Amino acid sequence: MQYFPLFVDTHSLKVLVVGAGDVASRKLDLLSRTEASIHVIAVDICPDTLNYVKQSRITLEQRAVSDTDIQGYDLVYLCTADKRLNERLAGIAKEQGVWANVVDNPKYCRFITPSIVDRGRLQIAISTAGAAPVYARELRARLESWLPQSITPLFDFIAERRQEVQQRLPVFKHRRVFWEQFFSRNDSRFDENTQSHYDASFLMQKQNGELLLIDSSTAVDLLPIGAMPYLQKIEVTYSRLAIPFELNELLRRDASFSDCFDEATIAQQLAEGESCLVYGELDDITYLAKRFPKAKYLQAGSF
Ligand SMILES: C[C@@]1(CC(=O)O)c2cc3[nH]c(cc4nc(cc5[nH]c(cc(n2)[C@H]1CCC(=O)O)[C@@](C)(CC(=O)O)[C@@H]5CCC(=O)O)C(CC(=O)O)=C4CCC(=O)O)c(CCC(=O)O)c3CC(=O)O
Ligand SMILES: NC(=O)C1=CN([C@@H]2O[C@H](COP(=O)(O)OP(=O)(O)OC[C@H]3O[C@@H](n4cnc5c(N)ncnc54)[C@H](O)[C@@H]3O)[C@@H](O)[C@H]2O)C=CC1
Repeated sequence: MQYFPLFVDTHSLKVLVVGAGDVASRKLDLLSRTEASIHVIAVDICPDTLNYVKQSRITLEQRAVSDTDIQGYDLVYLCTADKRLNERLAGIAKEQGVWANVVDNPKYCRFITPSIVDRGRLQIAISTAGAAPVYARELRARLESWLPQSITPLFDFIAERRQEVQQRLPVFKHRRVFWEQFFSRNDSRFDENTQSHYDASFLMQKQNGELLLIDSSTAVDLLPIGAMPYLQKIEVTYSRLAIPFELNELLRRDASFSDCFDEATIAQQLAEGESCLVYGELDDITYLAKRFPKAKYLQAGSF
């Protein structure tokens, strides 16, 4: 990977564009959407560039460029059609530690311009490492038609709620499940259902952590049939007693087992969305049923 993609914060970024022909104007189309301050130096100015001047989005000096113009910028786009001039200015930029993009020669580019799908917060940058910009453009066209425009407000909606999700779901794993839920319901649309998909994803979350209780006086073969799917979801079994063979057969093979636990361990596991089973003496299980009122206490015939 010769070219590594990264996303630069354009806040207080200083950019110089040398040249104001068609190619410079294409770079300006993208740059003008950022927060960067942009200065252009060129002899001939194409109408698109003049529009940006009229909108006060860029500053412009209509003159020939000089070697001393390069200093003080973070990025420089060299967009003249004069190969030797571009090359010379690229050399100066390099000496001064300014990152240069040379539109007619990738060898002198410190960075290259990708083809960009712009959906606000969602940015997709495509590069062929200079091999085939036309392919990058065509791939962009495909993505443009595939991704709805409403992705832009969708990601604003999400960004506004990110903190709320962090507060309501302090456990990392829960947030991941929440967002998986949200995107599987909502997909990439933003419409009148988005808010309810968001709300519903919290409810799904709450169903995740579950506690089943079975006391040792219960005959496993008398457990109601409706209990079986719950037993199959168990991820951790806690017991200080040996688990009866019949009960063990009803549990998932990949469920883990521990004989070392306390109330806090169980509470923590539930908070992390795990499904747990505690098998124990009648007194202990009765106590846990009171302590965890949402637990399902499986007993013969009742469910
Ligand atoms: C290295 C790079 C440097 C840079 O510009 O940063 C570069 C270099 C060169 N481009 C050339 C030609 C063309 N470039 C385009 C189009 C785009 N070029 C862009 C980027 C890049 N071009 C960088 C690599 C990106 C990558 O990794 O793929 C895009 C993606 C972004 C943008 O410019 O905004 C934009 C599509 C935007 C979009 O629509 O999405 C077209 C098609 C058209 O104009 O429609 C043609 C004509 C067809 C052809 O020749 O291929 C030439 C030969 C010039 C000559 O022969 O005189 C050179 C110099 C060379 O290769 O030596
Ligand atoms: N990287 C890319 O995506 C592409 C690059 N190119 C290359 O880009 C280059 C520019 O193409 P166009 O914009 O069509 O050229 P153009 O001729 O329309 O524009 C060149 C600009 O540079 C300015 N300029 C020239 N000498 C100058 C000087 N000494 N001081 C200040 N300004 C000066 C001109 O006034 C003009 O504004 C060409 O060499 C072309 O091969 C072409 C297509 C795509």
